[in-house]
Amino acid sequence: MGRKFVVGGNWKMNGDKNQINEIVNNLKKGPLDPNVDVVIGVPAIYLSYVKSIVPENIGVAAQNCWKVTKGAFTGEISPAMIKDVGADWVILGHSERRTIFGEKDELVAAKVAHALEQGLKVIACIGETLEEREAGKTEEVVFRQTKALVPAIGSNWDKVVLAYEPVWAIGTGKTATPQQAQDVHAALRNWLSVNVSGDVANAVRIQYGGSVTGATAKELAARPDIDGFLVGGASLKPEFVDIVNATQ
Ligand SMILES: O=C(CO)COP(=O)(O)O
Repeated sequence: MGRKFVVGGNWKMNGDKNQINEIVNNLKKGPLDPNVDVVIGVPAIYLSYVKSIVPENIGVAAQNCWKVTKGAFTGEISPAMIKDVGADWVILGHSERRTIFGEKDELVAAKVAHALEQGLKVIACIGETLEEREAGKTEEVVFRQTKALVPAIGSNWDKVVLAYEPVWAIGTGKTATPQQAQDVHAALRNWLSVNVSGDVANAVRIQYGGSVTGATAKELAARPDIDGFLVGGASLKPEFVDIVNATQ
């Protein structure tokens, strides 16, 4: 069976109630391809609000969480809380968390393990910087980041979507070419077949993220190992519908 296409919208720290109403109304109008899983990653403070207005067929994700259930961690939210307000997903290891907030592979892995244990589904992000790409280290970096996740994911690969987001393509308008993205996705799948299992390698969905737009989505989506997108800027705009529908 083929992998179901999965498109995430990562709103990052954007949106207020007015804009959220507009975005959700646009998603309701769609029409969205029913053969695609759609997940929107919203600021934590709006998780409940979004859950209250969004149709059931659209998944809702937090953009981060902490690695334990509760306690003295001022400013943090737990997977238990995310579930409690009705959201089912969390985005973890985003490059902005890694670079701006200093999250290392080990912390990302601990968060992934706890989120899965608590019953959330996880979009786990990996990707190299421009410096790393230019030094020929793309595969080394994404394999290292993925390796750290393997013990954290254990037997829960069916609850995980990998998002390959080259840092140089995020928010820069510089989308990876379909071939650049396909090459990394295929290399990741091969790494998974050797280091996890053939079944996991075949089944896991790998999203591409980094300046995806309505104009670039179709060509990327046509590549065999690109199973969806994680979209930043364009997920706030009407063209997000075109990105969801890129395989039509
Ligand atoms: O970081 C991203 C999604 O998580 C990509 O952001 P942009 O689509 O704005 O480049």
